[in-house]
Amino acid sequence: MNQNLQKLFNIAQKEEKLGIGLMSGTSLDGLDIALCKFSGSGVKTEFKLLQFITIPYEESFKKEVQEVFAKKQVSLEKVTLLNAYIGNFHGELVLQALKQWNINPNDVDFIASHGQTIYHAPKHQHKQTGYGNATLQIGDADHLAVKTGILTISDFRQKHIAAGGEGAPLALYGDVLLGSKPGEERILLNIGGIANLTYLPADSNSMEVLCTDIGPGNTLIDAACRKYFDKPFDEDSVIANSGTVDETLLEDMLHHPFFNETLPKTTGPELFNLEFVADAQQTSRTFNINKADLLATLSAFTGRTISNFILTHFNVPGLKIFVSGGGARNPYVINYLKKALPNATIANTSELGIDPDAKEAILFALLGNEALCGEPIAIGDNPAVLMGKFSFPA
Ligand SMILES: Nc1ncnc2c1ncn2[C@@H]1O[C@H](COP(=O)(O)OP(=O)(O)OP(=O)(O)O)[C@@H](O)[C@H]1O
Ligand SMILES: CC(=O)N[C@H]1[C@@H]2OC[C@@H](O2)[C@@H](O)[C@@H]1O[C@H](C)C(=O)O
Repeated sequence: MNQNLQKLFNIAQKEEKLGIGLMSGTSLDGLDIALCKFSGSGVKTEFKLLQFITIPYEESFKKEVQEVFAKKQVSLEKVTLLNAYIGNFHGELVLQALKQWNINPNDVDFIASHGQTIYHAPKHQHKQTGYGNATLQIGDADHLAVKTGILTISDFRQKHIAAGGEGAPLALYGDVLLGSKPGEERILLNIGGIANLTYLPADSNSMEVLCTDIGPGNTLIDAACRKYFDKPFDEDSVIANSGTVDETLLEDMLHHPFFNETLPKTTGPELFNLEFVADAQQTSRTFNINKADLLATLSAFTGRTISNFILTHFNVPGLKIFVSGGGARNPYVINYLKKALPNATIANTSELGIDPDAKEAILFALLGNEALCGEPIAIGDNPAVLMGKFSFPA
């Protein structure tokens, strides 16, 4: 037998596996690296987060990626170069983290790498006749595998699309396995660049589970901060709290047809970007509002779209909301949610034993474990598939 397949077979059969999950999100803040220990799979998964780190990206790297990020037209040469570069670079960052944790790469069974999304194109967004849902993550996994010497699983979103989904949110599969509790109405809310949630009903009826993107999380706040304040984000909401919400602009943004799309649905900065804001300012004639008011309005927009969504779909007694992602540290948004959803309890996912910053990287480690030894899981109408492609070091 091909030695790679033999090795894969051996890893898949191990009772305990050491896996690394990698996530580089739409905020482009850095690479999240989660080292996890797994045994079992599916509903019998037992997992422990052993180490977690976010290695921040240098500004120069962010600028390179931004050149090809969420734009309709970019240099194809740049995309090609970055695909190889990011694979290799993420491999270097993994080695750096392992060294810091005193872990020998030979002891790690697999890496599960999300890659860097550079374009997300669900049908409802691109609307091109003859084309379906599509998404593109770069950071070639063969480069990661060769650099680290570790079996690497990647490109998780394609199978989801091939089986009828939009390629996201994949959080569904992790949230159901790690976050459900019979008898409790739960929402796991992730506020990253884009906000998404998974509703986990008290009766564990999988037909009622819903996982969908909601709209912008931090993406508009970050973009406005970069453009008008030369800062990567509005730390502790200092700017938003110094401004006043412009209700006219807010109402205009809330009328975007995305908010009426059928569920589940996904989106990205391809739609929610500063052009979207400029268009809304044009139609609502609010072009001249000051920049702190703009930040307050964009922060309220995130709060309002999330709270409206929850009130419309899950106005159930005893609802517990567990927040993760960088937005969990945005006081403006969190306070907005607390005021708008007085009947729900809002905590962060650390109360479930899940580090809010590590949650998405853990998700990919978990999907990697499933790819190795799981069975497709049927949750409602969502694609029941095992996701990920295998890359061998040699
Ligand atoms: N102290 C803070 N105050 C306000 N905002 C914060 C704070 N800390 C983090 N954030 C927000 O969190 C963002 C990073 O979030 P996160 O790491 O979840 O993004 P991501 O992984 O790229 O997202 P996605 O889930 O869309 O892929 C920052 O860009 C910022 O907007
Ligand atoms: C295409 C893509 O990269 N989508 C991300 C993004 O970040 C948040 C939201 O938009 C979510 O749909 C998704 O990531 C998470 C990990 C998911 O698939 O669940």
